[in-house]
Amino acid sequence: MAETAFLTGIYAITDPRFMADDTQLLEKVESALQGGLRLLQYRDKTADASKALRQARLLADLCHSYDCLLIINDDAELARASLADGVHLGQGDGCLRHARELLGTDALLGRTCHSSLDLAHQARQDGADYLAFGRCFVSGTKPLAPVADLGIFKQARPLGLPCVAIGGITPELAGQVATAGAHMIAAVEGIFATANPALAVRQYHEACAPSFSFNLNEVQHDPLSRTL
Ligand SMILES: Cc1ncc(COP(=O)(O)OP(=O)(O)O)c(N)n1
Ligand SMILES: Cc1nc(C(=O)O)sc1CCOP(=O)(O)O
Ligand SMILES: [Mg+2]
Repeated sequence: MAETAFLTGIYAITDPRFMADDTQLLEKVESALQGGLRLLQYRDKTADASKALRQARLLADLCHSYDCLLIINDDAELARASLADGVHLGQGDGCLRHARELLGTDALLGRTCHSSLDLAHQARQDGADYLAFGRCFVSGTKPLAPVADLGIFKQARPLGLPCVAIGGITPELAGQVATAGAHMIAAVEGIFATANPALAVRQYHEACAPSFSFNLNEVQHDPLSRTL
């Protein structure tokens, strides 16, 4: 299913503030897909169960028609029910091992590690496929998230897992984050608060592509080799 051999690139995250209904959600996401997006997270902290299941299933169909992986935020059961490719779990969102049991060996499991190498080691031990560090900058989406220094990406290299950077990363700031060693750049506002998500995704790619190629050499664990 995946085009790339490694988990790398731009990681867009949905937000109901910028897509008020199913039509807008699909339009905005499809634009990002047309810009080359290959990793999307469905994140809606306000959705009830029926809206979340409906929208996650719509996104799974759309993403898979573009060879894009879909990750569900917070909820492994929803990931399974919607035929998504994996789940992102924060420190308070439950156990990675349970998610693995539920979703199987091919699922992609992501873990928030804030700026902690201890959390990162634990996440790897518990079976995470990627580690997320943030917030890197001021974030309108999650202003109170703990701050992470960009130095964390070099420090996390010996773990050999793909690392995601998140929090306030605009296309203008993305280059320095990729240079610092992140394998993926996650963004909400930088992509979906814009009128043209396709253009935004291209701008992120342009800013990051050279560093992404370089950073890939450091990754020892290749979660996508299971699905290639
Ligand atoms: C790629 C990525 N990284 C971090 C997060 C944050 O997860 P969490 O700490 O569980 O916070 P919420 O997103 O649930 O508010 C994420 N969702 N995605
Ligand atoms: C969901 C989330 N988690 C963060 C963390 O640091 O763990 S920052 C964040 C918000 C990301 O949105 P934006 O790109 O608009 O800042
Ligand atoms: Mg969470």
